[in-house]
Amino acid sequence: MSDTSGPSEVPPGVVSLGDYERHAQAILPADAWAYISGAGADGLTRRWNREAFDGMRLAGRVLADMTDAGTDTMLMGMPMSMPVLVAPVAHQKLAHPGGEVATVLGASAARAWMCVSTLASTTLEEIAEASQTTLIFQLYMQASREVTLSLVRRAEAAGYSALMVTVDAPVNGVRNDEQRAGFRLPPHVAAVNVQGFPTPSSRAGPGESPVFKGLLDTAPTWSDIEWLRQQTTLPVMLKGITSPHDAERALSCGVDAIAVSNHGGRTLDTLPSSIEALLAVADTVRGRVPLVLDGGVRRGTDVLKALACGASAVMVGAPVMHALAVAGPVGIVHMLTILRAELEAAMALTGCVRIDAIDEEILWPGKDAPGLRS
Ligand SMILES: Cc1cc2nc3c(=O)[nH]c(=O)nc-3n(C[C@H](O)[C@H](O)[C@H](O)COP(=O)(O)O)c2cc1C
Ligand SMILES: CCCCCCC(=O)C(=O)O
Repeated sequence: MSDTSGPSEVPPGVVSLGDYERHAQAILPADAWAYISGAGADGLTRRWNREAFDGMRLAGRVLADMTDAGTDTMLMGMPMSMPVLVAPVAHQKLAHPGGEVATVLGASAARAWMCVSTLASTTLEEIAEASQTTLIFQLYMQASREVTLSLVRRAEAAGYSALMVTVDAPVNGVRNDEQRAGFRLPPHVAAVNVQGFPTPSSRAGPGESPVFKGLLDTAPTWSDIEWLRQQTTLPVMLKGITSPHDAERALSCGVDAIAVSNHGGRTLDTLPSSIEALLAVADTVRGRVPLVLDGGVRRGTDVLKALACGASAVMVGAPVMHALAVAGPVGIVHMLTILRAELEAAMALTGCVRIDAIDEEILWPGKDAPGLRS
């Protein structure tokens, strides 16, 4: 059951993802806001994510025959009603007492897939029970393979359709916003799926690096990805790839999809924008596996631009927390419905009848658009 005690109505005037963000900032405690909105260090990558989308122009096309138009598509062999997924987002009870169950109810009503974080504040089984949509389990690999495998087996048993292994955060980003706000998880929010699991700790002596002496001791490496691929028949997607070299390596491990992601600018600041990284990775991957993009997607036109640059689908992260904070499950379904409606309008106005008809021809003047560093 979803906790129904939090906000559950869309306030008047909320008609875009930006509106949700502004309302969420006004109602959330300052320290929770610092965690949810906090970028790495100076927030440059997060800003570039938006600037890159904003700098790309679309080539409008008129009078196209839109008979049988639709946003339905496929990802990893599975049908989806639109190419927009709920990204894995930790600690959702920070935003709303219903947490991940509220999100999955909203995602199900909007017919959108949802990725469930290893660091969810609800058990992965409870989320699956409330779900009527396709679920992907986001895996942070744990200190031992045995413990990692226990999470994989739970996800399989609960009916998750794929694994998404996040590989870009073996250590936390430099989260200055969180540090300034003194953010700590409140007692009612816990990462219940990994409670009691061993975590890496520093064994650094005076003047030694805690990162290199302890915190990275059990961090996953490519051999762990090769190992994981052998352990499950579920499709495996790697999340957090921005380098074409890493994309090639991921392919050699047999992954089924790649999420091109800079973690919304929350890990290594000054990584390239998500769309720049996508262009580089797509050039290397050349369609051998589907690419999913996240980082800065806030409009249907952003979805269209990402698809034109080689993505098969996109994910939204922070907007999930914004919508959840403002209106719980109703906010989630509304936020996803806004994106769907905006995507439909953008497809209609660029003459794209189906998702697979979206290509770089809809970009003006081609994909070397202003806003993308060459
Ligand atoms: C509050 C918050 C928590 C997040 N937690 C996770 C997580 O547990 N696992 C993960 O792989 N990514 C996590 N992310 C990153 C998102 O999955 C996604 O990569 C990012 O938010 C996309 O950028 P956007 O927020 O601009 O849409 C988190 C993002 C936010 C905002
Ligand atoms: C050591 C990495 C912790 C990441 C915590 C959750 C997450 O991905 C995020 O906040 O972003």
